[in-house]
Amino acid sequence: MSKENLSIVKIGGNVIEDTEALSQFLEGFSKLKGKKILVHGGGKRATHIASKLGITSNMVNGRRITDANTLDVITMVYGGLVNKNIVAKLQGLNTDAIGLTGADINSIYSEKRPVKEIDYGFVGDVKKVNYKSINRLIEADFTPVFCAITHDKNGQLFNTNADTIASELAIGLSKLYHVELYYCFEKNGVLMSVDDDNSVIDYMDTGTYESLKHDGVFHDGMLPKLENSYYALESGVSRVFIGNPTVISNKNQKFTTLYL
Ligand SMILES: Nc1ncnc2c1ncn2[C@@H]1O[C@H](COP(=O)(O)OP(=O)(O)O)[C@@H](O)[C@H]1O
Ligand SMILES: CC(=O)N[C@@H](CCC(=O)OP(=O)(O)O)C(=O)O
Repeated sequence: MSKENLSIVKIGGNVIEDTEALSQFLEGFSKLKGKKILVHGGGKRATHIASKLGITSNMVNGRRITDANTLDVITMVYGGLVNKNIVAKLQGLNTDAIGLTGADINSIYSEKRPVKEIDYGFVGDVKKVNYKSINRLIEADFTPVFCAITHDKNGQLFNTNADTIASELAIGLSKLYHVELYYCFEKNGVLMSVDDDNSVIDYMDTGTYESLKHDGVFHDGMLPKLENSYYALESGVSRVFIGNPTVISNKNQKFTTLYL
């Protein structure tokens, strides 16, 4: 029997900061047919609020060094401010959203990132996605909205990159569904030249990815996004798309499709 479709959509921090773009995105998301999950970041907002509180943000390889004070900030910002505003907006669009951290219904279990050259503090690497429990919400016609927080089932919350949350959810749920994973951010897709929004790479297989990576075409946050994407494709996710927030509702435009 063929599997039902499930769309998992991740929205990044730059879009969350742009009220107009966020509203447009949420409208498109609420109209998206079929079963779906939203994952949101919010790194920019966390950095802004941390700085107001006199807490300096320190990112290494695209990941936030998360000490105890920073963990408090990200819990308030991701799990509270950003998540609940998105859920409320979706409710206003008649989408029955339920906001979750990875601790809720024990949905995403993680372990502290091992200390090698760098100690990331309270940053968790995902070890298990409880896809059966998440599916109970989906089956009940709720739309889960995940923030970038996981837990160790021992009372400890962890900060986990939102792109990783999206790919791990996609991998877990691909056991039950035909999963399409969308990474939505402020650009039109993966670009040949990061300053030229018209230079979208339409299709990218693993070979092209490796050679462009070698040529230095990808920087900063794009590197973990692509690593997560190919890992998801290798682990059973059907398709990965990277594009601007309208990619979920309008396929007559530029965006990037990744494949193995
Ligand atoms: N080749 C590339 N194409 C598109 N964006 C790129 C590329 N290389 C680097 N980037 C950068 O990656 C960023 C996206 O990563 P990130 O900031 O983590 O996204 P998100 O908003 O989803 O969290 C873009 O804002 C862009 O500046
Ligand atoms: C460990 C780690 O780096 N976590 C990220 C989680 C938020 C995130 O990924 O937000 P964007 O998608 O908006 O970048 C952070 O705190 O910045």
